[in-house]
Amino acid sequence: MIHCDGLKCVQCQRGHAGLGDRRVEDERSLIKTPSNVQANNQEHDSPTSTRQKRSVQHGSPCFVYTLAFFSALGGFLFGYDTGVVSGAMLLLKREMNLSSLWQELLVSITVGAAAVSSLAGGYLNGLYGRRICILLASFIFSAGGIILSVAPNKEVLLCGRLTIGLGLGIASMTVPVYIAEVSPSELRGQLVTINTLFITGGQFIASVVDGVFSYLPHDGWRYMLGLSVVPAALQFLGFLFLPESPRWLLQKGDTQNARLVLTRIRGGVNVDEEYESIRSSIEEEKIDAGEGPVLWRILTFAPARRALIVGCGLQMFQQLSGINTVMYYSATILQMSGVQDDQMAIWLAAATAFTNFLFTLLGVWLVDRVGRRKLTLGSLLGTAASLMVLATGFLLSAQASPPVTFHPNDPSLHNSTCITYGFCESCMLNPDCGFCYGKNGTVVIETSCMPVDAANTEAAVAGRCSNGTQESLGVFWAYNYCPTSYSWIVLLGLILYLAFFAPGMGPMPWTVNSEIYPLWARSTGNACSAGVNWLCNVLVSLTFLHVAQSLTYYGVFFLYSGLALLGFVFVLGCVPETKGLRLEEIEPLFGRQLQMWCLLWIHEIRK
Ligand SMILES: O[C@H]1[C@H](O)[C@@H](O)[C@H](O)[C@@H](O)[C@H]1O
Repeated sequence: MIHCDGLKCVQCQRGHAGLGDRRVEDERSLIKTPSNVQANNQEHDSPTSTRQKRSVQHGSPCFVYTLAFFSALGGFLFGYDTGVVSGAMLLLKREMNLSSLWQELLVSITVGAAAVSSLAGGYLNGLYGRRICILLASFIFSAGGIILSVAPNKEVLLCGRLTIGLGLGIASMTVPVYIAEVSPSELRGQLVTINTLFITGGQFIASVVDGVFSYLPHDGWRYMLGLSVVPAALQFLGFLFLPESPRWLLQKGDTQNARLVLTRIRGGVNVDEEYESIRSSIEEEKIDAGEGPVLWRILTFAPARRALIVGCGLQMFQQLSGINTVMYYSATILQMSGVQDDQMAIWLAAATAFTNFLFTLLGVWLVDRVGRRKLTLGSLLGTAASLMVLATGFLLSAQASPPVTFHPNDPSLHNSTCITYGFCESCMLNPDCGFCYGKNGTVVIETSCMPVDAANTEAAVAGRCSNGTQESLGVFWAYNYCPTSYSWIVLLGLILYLAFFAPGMGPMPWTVNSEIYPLWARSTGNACSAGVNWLCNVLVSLTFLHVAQSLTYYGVFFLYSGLALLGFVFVLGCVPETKGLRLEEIEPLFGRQLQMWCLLWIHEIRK
């Protein structure tokens, strides 16, 4: 039986010690190789026995899981608020008569605000601590949710989306840091990765909520956007009772509280060794850290600078390998593969989000078993290969793209560029046009490229498709895709992509970033790398359609594939393994030139 008395969880402790031992046995990590790290570890004990002892001492306090759960609600809100907007927009654009500029504004202002506030979050974290920042973020989320759900017009909506973005930036950089700082080293990877599991969980729940409330055409969006208040309020309430990170407390000189909190979150076991190790590394850091603003000190202190390059690089490659365009365009991709009903496409997009969630769960299971480095490398290779499958599907579809055979004689269309296109491929790449066609069995006939109705992309402005698809009349309207028989390859690429991306490249940039900086640089380092993530997110989503117009869909996905391969080379050369190490033991890994991890890896396989 599991017995928890608020401080201790007896059964968990015993069970976990055994597991920890087994995992340590399995460990063959690169971190043992560099002499400086070895020397560092040898001062106390051999790395393996230190880790063995540590896992026995730490046990697995239930309290740490509670902390991780309440913190990861921040991840849930991250996923929910970025995911819910696409479904809400379908209703909002009709309800508030939104132009495409307003639609783009409402989507991207949140991500833009998150980029700015994640940078500010670094400063606030250092000054007021992780707990206050999480409380602040959940308060902002709640306020944003309320503003959105009662918004009488688009201007207020914009304010609400901006407010949500401010909360997102702070939460996205604080939560992984907080979880990493309270977790015992052998569980850290898993617990921080749970935050990304909550992100993808939030995206999935958002798509389900979108599906459910899409049946309420007038007020559905209010529920979609407003429901985020529930997890935000829950997190706020929870954090009123949860403690500050002991590492931050120690850094601020609050030694008494730091020891108390550490004892509490370690389930009451003796924390002397861990406490001493944090304390002495803070003392050492004071010597390393130098003078001036933190960012300047990071840039001028080689190990911290290298960690920053690794952290920002990982976040950049996460976004450059196209996750958010794949997620955003999943409905289109699914429509290409033959799903023509809009409602059905919404539900299948929910299935895509669920796949992303499911494979992130695999990442949670793998991270402390195979380690961050191998997981990320394998994920990047698989991601690059599946992007090629996706691109090949689009390429074959483009080559088999049906020609335009029917030119309507409507004088009002004579100024439209849509009627100048000769093939479906070029027609669908122009966001102002759609493809109207008939069917004879499975053969596409009587095809035309028509201007789309600006208020409702499900229909053409004029002609046979002005009422959208009407299967009974044998008339079909394709917006953003072409009818093709190669779409199963695209679908296969999509599934493979999620299966490879979600366990590794999805969570690892957040996990690794939460561990690699010395304490004095942790808030600022995470703020910068989260800022890079959000900036690249805006960049990729805003440029996707334009790049697709000049490079075509397959060109774009080949490009992302190339970028994922570049990411592979970067991780190979620059990212060390941090599995099983205490946060204080990670800094020395950056004491050498970055490309050494590649050399060590080659050395390992030669052996
Ligand atoms: O780690 C997350 C996750 O992979 C999400 O699915 C994605 O939308 C985010 O941009 C990313 O940061």
